[in-house]
Amino acid sequence: MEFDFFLFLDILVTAVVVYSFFTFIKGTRAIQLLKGILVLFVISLISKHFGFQIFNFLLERIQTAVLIAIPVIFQPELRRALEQIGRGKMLKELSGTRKFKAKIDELVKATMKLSADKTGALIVLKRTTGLDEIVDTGIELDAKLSSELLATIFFPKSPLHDGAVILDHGRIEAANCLLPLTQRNISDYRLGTRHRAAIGITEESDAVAVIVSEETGRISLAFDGKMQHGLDEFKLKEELFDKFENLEQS
Ligand SMILES: Nc1ncnc2c1ncn2[C@@H]1O[C@H](COP(=O)(O)OP(=O)(O)OP(=O)(O)O)[C@@H](O)[C@H]1O
Repeated sequence: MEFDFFLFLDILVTAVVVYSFFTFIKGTRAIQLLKGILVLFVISLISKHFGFQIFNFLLERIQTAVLIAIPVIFQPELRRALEQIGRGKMLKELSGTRKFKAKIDELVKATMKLSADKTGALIVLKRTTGLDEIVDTGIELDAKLSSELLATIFFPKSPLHDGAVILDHGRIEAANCLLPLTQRNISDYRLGTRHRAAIGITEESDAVAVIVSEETGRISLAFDGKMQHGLDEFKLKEELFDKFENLEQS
């Protein structure tokens, strides 16, 4: 079979446009609408299959009404999208998403390594609440996030391994930081100060804390004063995406 360059280009362009479209509408109101349209479409297929004439008539009228309503309801979003296409911002958003994914991958890679080696670690990821007071308790680094650097910091013989590392949007702001311990009565008596400090900081801020237990290598994640234990690579990535995706792209 002959290689059709234009067909290849056609598929590539379509894939990029569809991907950009979904990246753009992810986390917006439009995604709910898209789900609604999909449900309507499936119902309409079923209805046509069984030949429900009156119901089909009703569905067709609803579809027409939805088509007219979309530009009215989503006028602000459509305007924003067109403006962004004009400024080439959609492409920028795409590269922003790629960078953000790379940062999460780097952190997860480091966490998995620390967990396999049973190296205790406490990593705080800043969201919107400022953590300057916490950073002041430690050693300021302001370094690019890399799994190797994180592993070096938490290496037991490293002078920086005690305390928490603070991450600020892909930069290692500081290490050796002291966090506030939770004042709550934690029912699980096995949770020591590392885990209590992680709960403490997430009670006082909207940060996320990732903990690797020195004793068991177990990975935990604290957010909003609550803790999830025993996360694997997939779950950890999923949770971090969930907590940062919209923040990073706004
Ligand atoms: N307030 C704090 N802020 C930051 N880090 C802390 C704080 N308190 C303790 N840590 C860290 O936790 C370590 C002690 O962990 P500890 O064994 O008490 O906790 P743990 O929750 O049982 O964790 P692990 O399962 O790793 O043993 C300390 O060496 C220090 O690095």
